[in-house]
Amino acid sequence: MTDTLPLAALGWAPDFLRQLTLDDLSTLTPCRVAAVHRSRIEALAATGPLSLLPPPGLSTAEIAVGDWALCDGTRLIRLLERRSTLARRAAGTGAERQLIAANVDTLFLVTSCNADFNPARIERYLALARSAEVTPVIVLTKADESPDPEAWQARAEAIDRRVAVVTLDARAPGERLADWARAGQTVALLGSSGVGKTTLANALTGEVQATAPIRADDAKGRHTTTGRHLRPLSAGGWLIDTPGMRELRLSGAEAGIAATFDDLDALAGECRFHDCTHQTEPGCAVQAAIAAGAVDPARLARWQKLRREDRINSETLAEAHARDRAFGRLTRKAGRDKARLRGE
Ligand SMILES: Nc1nc2c(ncn2[C@@H]2O[C@H](COP(=O)(O)OP(=O)(O)OP(=O)(O)O)[C@@H](O)[C@H]2O)c(=O)[nH]1
Ligand SMILES: [Zn+2]
Repeated sequence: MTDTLPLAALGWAPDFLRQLTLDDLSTLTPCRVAAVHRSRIEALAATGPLSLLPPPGLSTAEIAVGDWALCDGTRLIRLLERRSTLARRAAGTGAERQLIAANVDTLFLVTSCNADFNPARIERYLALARSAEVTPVIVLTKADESPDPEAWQARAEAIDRRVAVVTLDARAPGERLADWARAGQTVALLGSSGVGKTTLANALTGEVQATAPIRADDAKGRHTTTGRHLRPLSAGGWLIDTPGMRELRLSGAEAGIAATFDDLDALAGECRFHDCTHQTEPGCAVQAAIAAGAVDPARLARWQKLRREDRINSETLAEAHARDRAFGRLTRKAGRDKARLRGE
């Protein structure tokens, strides 16, 4: 294929190629979703930007920025299986989840060398990234404003020795994040308000993303052909910049939490009771480790809080689902009643 290079630069990987049949290859074109609108999808193909119709029978709510798909030039035909999915519970809609981004390789967990730094929050982000199957990297901004950025770096490293920590001035990241931002790589930013996500995104893309009021102006068509949410990085990769990243909550993240607290998870496996709550039970391996000074009790508390949060969010999700089904039955019945009244 002559377009192998540009596709690879878009993030195309063997995982996606493997999903194609020979027939697909001869008739359809791989493309990457750059923006999702109600009835139209912006995508990037080896040949350039495309504006596509959604596939028959698939709501655009099922399509995420970053998705790989096959298209026939005018219509998106089929989505390819994702390597990673960032989603959130859609509040109040009853819908199971709202897609935020697909096929993100690295999630920059952004916090600052100041009071925003909070181990519980970072652990939540780590669990979230892992449950989404995205590699986490902790980015500490505002190093230039801190008298001792190394101390913040050390605190972040102590949270999880397996995770890379980069301390920087978000306005001038230089090459510090380049390893994760190269051609073929896709990144996204997660962090609370004011930590420097916009600043960092602008520095990494070399473009100034207008702030909200000006973005509304963009909707009139100034940037209609370039995907608004899949932004090219100066280092060759892509940044997925979608609304909703700030409010990501844990739900269905049990595996991600277990991976982030794998030390406690392993200890819990040695407790005498398999449903041990690690409070006052006899034979509790976690409490024994705390007594021996090997485990910080605050970390146990954070682990339990996250598990509770995840459980509650996941439960509510199931409840919302049940309510939806009940509502579906009601509306179908109302439809039948109306039809009967009309004598149909
Ligand atoms: N000195 C310094 N200022 C920074 C740094 N990062 C961000 N800022 C400043 O902090 C303020 C907030 O940065 P933003 O990039 O808007 O933060 P954000 O995370 O995008 O915030 P939201 O859009 O509310 O989510 C701005 O005034 C930035 O210029 C940094 O590393 N050093
Ligand atoms: Zn226990």
